[in-house]
Amino acid sequence: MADLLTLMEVGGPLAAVGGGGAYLRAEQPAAYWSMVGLPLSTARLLGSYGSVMDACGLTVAPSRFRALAVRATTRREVRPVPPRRGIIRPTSTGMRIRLRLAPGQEPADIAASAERLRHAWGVHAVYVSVVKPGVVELRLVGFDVLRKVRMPRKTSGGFLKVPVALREDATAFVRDYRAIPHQLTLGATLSGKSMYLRHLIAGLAPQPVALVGIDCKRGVELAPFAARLSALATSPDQAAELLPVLVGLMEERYDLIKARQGIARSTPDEEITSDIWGLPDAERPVPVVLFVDEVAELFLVATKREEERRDEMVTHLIRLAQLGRAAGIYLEVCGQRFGAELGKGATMLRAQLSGRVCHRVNDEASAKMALGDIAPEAVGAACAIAPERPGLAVAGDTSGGWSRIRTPYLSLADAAAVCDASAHLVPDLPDLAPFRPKAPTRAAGTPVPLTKPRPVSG
Ligand SMILES: Nc1ncnc2c1ncn2[C@@H]1O[C@H](COP(=O)(O)OP(=O)(O)OP(=O)(O)O)[C@@H](O)[C@H]1O
Repeated sequence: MADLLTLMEVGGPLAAVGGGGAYLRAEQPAAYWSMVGLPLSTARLLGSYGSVMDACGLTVAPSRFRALAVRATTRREVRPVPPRRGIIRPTSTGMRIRLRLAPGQEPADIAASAERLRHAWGVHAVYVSVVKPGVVELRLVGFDVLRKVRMPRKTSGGFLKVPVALREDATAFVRDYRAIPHQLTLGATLSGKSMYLRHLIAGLAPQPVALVGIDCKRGVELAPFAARLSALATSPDQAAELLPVLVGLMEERYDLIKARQGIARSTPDEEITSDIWGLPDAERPVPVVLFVDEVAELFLVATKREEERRDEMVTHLIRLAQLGRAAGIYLEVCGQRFGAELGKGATMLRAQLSGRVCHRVNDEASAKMALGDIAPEAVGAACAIAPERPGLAVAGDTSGGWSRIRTPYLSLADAAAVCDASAHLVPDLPDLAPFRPKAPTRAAGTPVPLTKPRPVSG
């Protein structure tokens, strides 16, 4: 409990601390929650609030003044007091209610009783988050929202922020590049990695951002988005040519920052603390998001010459991951596994990718590669993902928090159409021009030819 609190941030979800784990989440579906169930549960909550709080050990002894006042004005026995309740706010998935903690209580006390509250009120899940000191919000979710994903109408998207999936507490999971610059997405084949990438690309395409792809599966994943890509490498050889150009771009940006901030050119890049966001709008270079699909392909070697090329590529990737953020270069790396067995530099690169999303994996070792070093409790949750739910994943970050997420379904044709429609937004980056892919010529309404088998989803 003490650990829980030392890590807790005011305003942040408590789930991010407890890891959406035993403290907070309750998983078994409460099937009877329905359109009728909502008012029923609201009435149940209102009618039983005091007694449920008492039964869950969430009441405290009344203040002396209150006890005296009750004795003086009524004949009632002096009862323990529950946290003061705010108004119930219905949501499309259940309801929200704020509680002012009683003296002596802490948010973790409420979080520890989430499972008991869920059963007492007959809901699918109860989540607790801290609003401000002394105030927590209970989010009651009536059904399994990850079964059929519908994103909330209001999401906190924006520049370099893509609401990419739904969390199990019915809030949007937002990929925020400025908060978490680099991310690793792991998953077995057909687990939903490409769907995740598809959402990111479709979300970033209408924004003033350069999108660059390395897809060593001969481009089958990223080629449909060619119209919006500034550069695309579809083989390790092409990637070996593209990566130094990106590193060069990053270095140019560092020079620009140094020139603007009056920092000596000899200052090592590693010591520069400012970034492109400190530059005036007119001078700020466009951010670049690099998507690497099937990263293991970059590491595989058969000959000595390939080994040298691999080492160079990995070094470039590590440099981009270490220094790219300040230059507005972000990495989105995908793969099936990403462990030390891939070779020199793999674990060093992985350590730089602080955002982690783990889809269904074939073994515990793969889940550990994704989450073991940042949120060890989440490894079990990732191993429990069923194959009939593609797109379901566990997202963690270096704060130790994690949550279950699932992307909504987005067809390849729809995502490609978004890219086609925003092709005019491809920024002018002369360094990347030689790598610009030819946009596929599609007549309006023509479906994208690349389709993948789609398993029956739960
Ligand atoms: N969130 C989702 N909802 C419904 N279906 C999904 C979802 N995510 C993925 N799928 C379906 O599951 C199948 C596999 O998804 P996807 O291609 O994204 O997996 P993958 O991990 O990239 O596989 P591979 O590594 O073999 O390319 C696809 O047919 C896709 O339509």
